[in-house]
Amino acid sequence: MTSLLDGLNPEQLAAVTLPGQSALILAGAGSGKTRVLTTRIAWLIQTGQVSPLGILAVTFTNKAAKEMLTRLTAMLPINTRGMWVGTFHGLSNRLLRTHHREAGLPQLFQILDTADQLSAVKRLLKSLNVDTEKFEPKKVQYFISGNKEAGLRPQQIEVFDPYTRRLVEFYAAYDEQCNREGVVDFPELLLRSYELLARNDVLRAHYQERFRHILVDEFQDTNRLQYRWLKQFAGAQSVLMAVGDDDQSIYAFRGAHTGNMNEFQRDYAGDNVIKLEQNYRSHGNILDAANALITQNQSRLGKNLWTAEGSGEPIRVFEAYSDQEEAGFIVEEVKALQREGTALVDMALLYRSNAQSRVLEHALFSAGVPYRVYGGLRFFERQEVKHALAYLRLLANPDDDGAFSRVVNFPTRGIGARTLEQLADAAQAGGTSLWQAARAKADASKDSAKGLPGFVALMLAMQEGTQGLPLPEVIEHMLHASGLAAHYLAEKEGADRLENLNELINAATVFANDPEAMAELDEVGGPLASFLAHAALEAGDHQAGAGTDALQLMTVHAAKGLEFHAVFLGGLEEGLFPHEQSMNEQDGIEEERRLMYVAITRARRRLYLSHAQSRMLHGQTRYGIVSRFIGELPPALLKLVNTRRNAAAPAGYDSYVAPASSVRSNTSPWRIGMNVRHAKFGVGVVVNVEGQGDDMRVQINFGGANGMKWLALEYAKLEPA
Ligand SMILES: Nc1ncnc2c1ncn2[C@@H]1O[C@H](COP(=O)(O)OP(=O)(O)OP(=O)(O)O)[C@@H](O)[C@H]1O
Ligand SMILES: [Mg+2]
Repeated sequence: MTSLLDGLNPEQLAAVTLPGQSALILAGAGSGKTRVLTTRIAWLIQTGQVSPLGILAVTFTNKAAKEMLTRLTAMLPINTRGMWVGTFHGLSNRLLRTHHREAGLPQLFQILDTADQLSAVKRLLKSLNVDTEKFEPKKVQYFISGNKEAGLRPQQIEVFDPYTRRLVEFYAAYDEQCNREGVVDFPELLLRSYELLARNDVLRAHYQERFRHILVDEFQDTNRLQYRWLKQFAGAQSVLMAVGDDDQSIYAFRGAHTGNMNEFQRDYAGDNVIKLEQNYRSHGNILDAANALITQNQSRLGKNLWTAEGSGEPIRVFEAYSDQEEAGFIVEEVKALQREGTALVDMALLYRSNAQSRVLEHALFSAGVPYRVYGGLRFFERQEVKHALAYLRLLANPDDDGAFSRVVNFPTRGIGARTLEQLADAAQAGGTSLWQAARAKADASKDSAKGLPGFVALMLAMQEGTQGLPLPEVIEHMLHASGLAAHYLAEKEGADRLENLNELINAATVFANDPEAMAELDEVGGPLASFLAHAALEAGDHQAGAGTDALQLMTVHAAKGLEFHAVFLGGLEEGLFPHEQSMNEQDGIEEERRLMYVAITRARRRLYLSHAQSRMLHGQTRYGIVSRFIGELPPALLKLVNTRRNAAAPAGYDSYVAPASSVRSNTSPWRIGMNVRHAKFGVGVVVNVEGQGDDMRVQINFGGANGMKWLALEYAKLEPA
């Protein structure tokens, strides 16, 4: 039997087997930090130093947490059921469910994602008759979340001016509203669980006794509240291991605080600082480029990486006329690599901003290359899915006013704005939820089939009809009873949305069959509640077609911790990367440079950097100059690969990409894969063409809220975009 410790280098081995002491592992990208962390957990368990339940391991994304559990079970035949391995938010959720009473929450509290939170703020401001020109809902939301992330409640905020005083009042009223409705937003998950432990000596002692080993990955990106949260779990006997790389700190803009590393050293690690310097991920040229880049930063703890691998291939640089030519180049290279035997999942397209993915997606779609976007419009954020989730939330907790407002008149049941205003007034006067106010009204009403009484009757029947059903059947029942299914069936463009609703049933089926997810159920309070929590916390990895070989598309932020055989990094232009919002300050530029360092170090064997002279972004053509970051790389490591450019051809998509065979030949100027602009819906991609002549219809994916639409060409005014 091979040992867990086989193949570790001496420093890694020391870190994995460090006896009973806290330590900080400070090391560059690809040096095996995550591997050390996971191996240490397995080793501690295997050698009987701790039971699986005595481990608390925190990582940054759901993807990373899942990966950690998978690697653990591959190393050790253990049951990970009940193990505390997860994200800060996921573990907070678990803590609050288990101790909901002590935390002052209903057991079935619902989680508001960022969009839900914004609607809750809007609803609040409306009920307070606030002028939203003066107090923009987004800014109020930002104020509330920012303070929560700093660990501050309204009464703890220092107020120097009347404007801030108002904001603090809104924050307090918002908290009241959330408590009344039994809902919790993202930052509240953390703050509430931190406060729970800080205040409750018995609970804190219980967890401190339980968690003998606490391990944190990507420690450089924790904020102050997260660090304080961690400290609540650490008792006198707990051993902590934090793993991080100051050069990869990329969340300062969201309050991440690299000072935590110094504090951790002071609080726990002392002189136990382990450095790992051998990189096992990348070939030499890629690593040299990363090292050369990051040394341009002033503020860093300083370290270098080396590799035993050869230098490998040069870094390929492509200069494009336009973003479309850039996309065409990338698609051709992806296809060539695929022909040579590299799987698509082992290639990634990275970009600085989400908005850049549209052109890439368009080119990939046209060329028939399957791809997956991580962290784009999340499945659970789609309009129809949110409607369905709101019905489910109401089933779980009828006092959830946010969910109530979303679906009381969707599909339309002839409930007017005036009725809803009266209802809100009644609820406010009586200090009750909207649902309770609606029930009172319905009881007093004679005609119970229509309007508000009809909705109340519908929900009561739904509560009864779903009792005792397995989760997927609850959803199916709800989709029909609520009228959502019929609504989208009747809509001309509803097919896509219906498909997503069916996908929701699939997601629930997968969830209900996932032993790990279900393992939390005992603590969490039933399948529906935990599925809803999952929906709110899921980082968007859920997309139809998961499991097939597909190219990976994501922002550089989302690529943290991952690695790929080949990486394409596009849009290397000043203003885009480094991002224009960061260009005026030294700190901003240094954070962008760390982000660039993260991007480069994702590549194992092959790295492509590209930039375009012109680019369509947010509806405008921008003319960009090449990013300073390319200039900061040693020229000897780079190779310009513009050999296939046809200088005579006009710049643009058609000049570069070979016509895709999937394009149907018809007389229409609109072809599948084409970019078009519609006066109302904006820019989209043609995905289907039907009919002839005047009857011709095209289906267009406008993305975002507009989604898929069928448009009749006779009426729709379309132009090429
Ligand atoms: N001792 C080793 N022998 C062989 N391969 C190793 C060794 N240590 C790590 N690796 C491999 O090197 C790669 C990088 O490791 P890992 O992802 O743990 O690095 P990391 O320091 O966490 O990187 P990042 O900073 O990007 O998160 C992985 O493929 C890992 O399996
Ligand atoms: Mg890592």
